[in-house]
Amino acid sequence: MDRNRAEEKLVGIRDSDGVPHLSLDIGGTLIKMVYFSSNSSESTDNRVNSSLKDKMSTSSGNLHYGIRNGGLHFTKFETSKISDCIEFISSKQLQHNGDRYYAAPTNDKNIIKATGGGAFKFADMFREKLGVTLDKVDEMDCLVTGANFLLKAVHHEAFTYIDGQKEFVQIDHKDLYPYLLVNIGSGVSMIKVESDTKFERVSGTSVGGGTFLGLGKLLTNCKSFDELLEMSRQGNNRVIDMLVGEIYGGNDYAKIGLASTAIASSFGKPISENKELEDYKAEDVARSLLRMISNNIGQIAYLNALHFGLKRIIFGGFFIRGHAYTMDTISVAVNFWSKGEAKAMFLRHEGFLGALGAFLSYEESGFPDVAHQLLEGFPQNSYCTED
Ligand SMILES: Nc1ncnc2c1ncn2[C@@H]1O[C@H](COP(=O)(O)OP(=O)(O)OP(=O)(O)O)[C@@H](O)[C@H]1O
Ligand SMILES: CC(C)(CO)[C@@H](O)C(=O)NCCC(=O)O
Repeated sequence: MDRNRAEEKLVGIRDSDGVPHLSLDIGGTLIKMVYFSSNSSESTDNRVNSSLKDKMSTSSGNLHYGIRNGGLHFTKFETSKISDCIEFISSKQLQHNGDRYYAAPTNDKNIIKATGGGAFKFADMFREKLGVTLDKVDEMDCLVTGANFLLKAVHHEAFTYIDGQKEFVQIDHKDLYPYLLVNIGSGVSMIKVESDTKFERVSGTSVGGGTFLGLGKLLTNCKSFDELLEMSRQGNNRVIDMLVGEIYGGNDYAKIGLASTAIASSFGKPISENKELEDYKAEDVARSLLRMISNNIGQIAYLNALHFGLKRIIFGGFFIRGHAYTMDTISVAVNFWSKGEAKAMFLRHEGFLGALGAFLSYEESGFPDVAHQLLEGFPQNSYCTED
């Protein structure tokens, strides 16, 4: 929307605590939602939503911050269950974003900022079912805006994960750029971020979170991401992967820097074992799969960082899910390939970069002070509950 037009419409603001309610990032696997709720809407919602709450992606990763006037929520749904998401928005009346702001009774009223491929794919569905227009915001713009906002404004957002230890890193604003943002969603995007406004998607790979979940479902018959992740936690990848020592008679290949315990070939062991899939434990298969994909992403990320001279690699996307083994594998891969030169960092709001970026883009449409209002809802000013 043209800025002047938006400003004209701001004449219609009715109160001062108004904030846009909702933004969406509709990805290939998950819909991420950031929304504000007021105390009054919370009390009505509690009645409406007990069954809907069950339909929200009930796995962990949803965050709710309580603030004085209500709350800031980070919620996700499976994209394949988009009708649950629409029902949820409707039950909370979140679609009336514009009502408090726009004087003119035009079609522009009910506009929701949305990013991700689903902002295109499901635009008609949102219009038909909720009477709203999805105002499409570019996915890469949103990822970068969301990451920059979190890294600059939110205390204890970024952390390293080394040898099982999580260590928060407060990055100096003046020293934030450049960095490589690696967003691991269904697929993986790698973005060189050089300033608040300058960035370029320099690489990507189709071997990402969707590959983990898709192959995992086929190989282990798991029913959900959480189940697959839990299996991987219990498994042992050495049962499936071929190790250097197994090729080198128990020895390291020290000359090229490979320990006997290093993986020589992911999923290489079944080649010589004359066994069926059923003969392997699903947990071990899940572990090898997670390790293969995390390692591969860590390596490609490092190679890009090297190519562009970037020391800092920041990982986002819902594939990570704060899972210790995933972060450990990625950290080890980056550390191993860079010989300790580059560092992998992770984000507490890993999966919500795009949705946050879309939320912040309300400011460009004339909503005042969105970043400030959003910050009010973040941890330093609030209490947090996690599903
Ligand atoms: N509850 C869950 N259900 C399904 N996948 C999950 C869940 N939690 C984490 N994941 C993992 O996160 C991935 C999706 O991450 P994310 O939401 O960041 O990407 P997306 O936006 O759906 O994909 P893309 O950006 O490629 O369109 C899945 O492919 C899966 O590996
Ligand atoms: C297509 C997107 C950007 C959709 O989010 C993502 O899934 C992705 O970056 N996939 C990897 C595509 C590639 O670079 O090979």
